[in-house]
Amino acid sequence: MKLIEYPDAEAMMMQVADRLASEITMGLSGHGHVSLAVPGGSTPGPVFDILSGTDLAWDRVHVLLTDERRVPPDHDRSNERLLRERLLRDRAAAAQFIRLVPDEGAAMDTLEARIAPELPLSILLLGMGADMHCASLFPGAPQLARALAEDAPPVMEVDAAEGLEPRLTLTGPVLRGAMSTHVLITGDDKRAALETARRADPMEAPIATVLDRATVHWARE
Ligand SMILES: O=C1O[C@H](COP(=O)(O)O)[C@@H](O)[C@H](O)[C@H]1O
Repeated sequence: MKLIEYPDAEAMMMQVADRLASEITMGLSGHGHVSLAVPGGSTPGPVFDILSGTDLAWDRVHVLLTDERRVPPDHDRSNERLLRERLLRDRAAAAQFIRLVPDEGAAMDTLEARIAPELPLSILLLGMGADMHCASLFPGAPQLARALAEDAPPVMEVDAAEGLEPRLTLTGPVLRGAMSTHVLITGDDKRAALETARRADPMEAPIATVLDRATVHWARE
């Protein structure tokens, strides 16, 4: 794991956006398209704001979520809503968005087929909760062992922590297989959680499943 500490969150968001933009450009020089998986939640919005205005060959970038909450796409807690409002606009409106929910009435294998051409992910940006969950792989979820297993399907329906809505999430093999992995976190609580996760089993700290290959970006505020 590589840990980069920034003087403040604003500097971190700018430099992470810059790094992702460079990786997208590099990826596009060798391939027809780049697959970029990004988290939802409260942390990555400023990175999305910066990236959306960056001059890139967005029409060759395929964007997908690391996980989605089982709420309507216009719901306040929808990760897709966050993406549409903060990333898939301005210059990045030209990107192809790969939705992480099955079409109405369609089976999960249709979603797996949609995601398959995006694998391995070119670039993975993950968030992490203070409970050490990443994507929607939560400690204590009944589906966690299956979702972390080498033979897990690429996307699964899972339970989240108590009181939260069920989720759809990319699974362990997809996250571990990404060609470039970044984790974006802020605050002292998440920094302490990261230190715990470095020594923990992924069943207790799901983020641990990617840490050996990740660059973690942290700022206090
Ligand atoms: O529920 C989720 O949580 C994590 C972390 O979110 P944050 O609000 O603490 O930044 C996020 O990465 C994930 O995509 C989201 O669905």
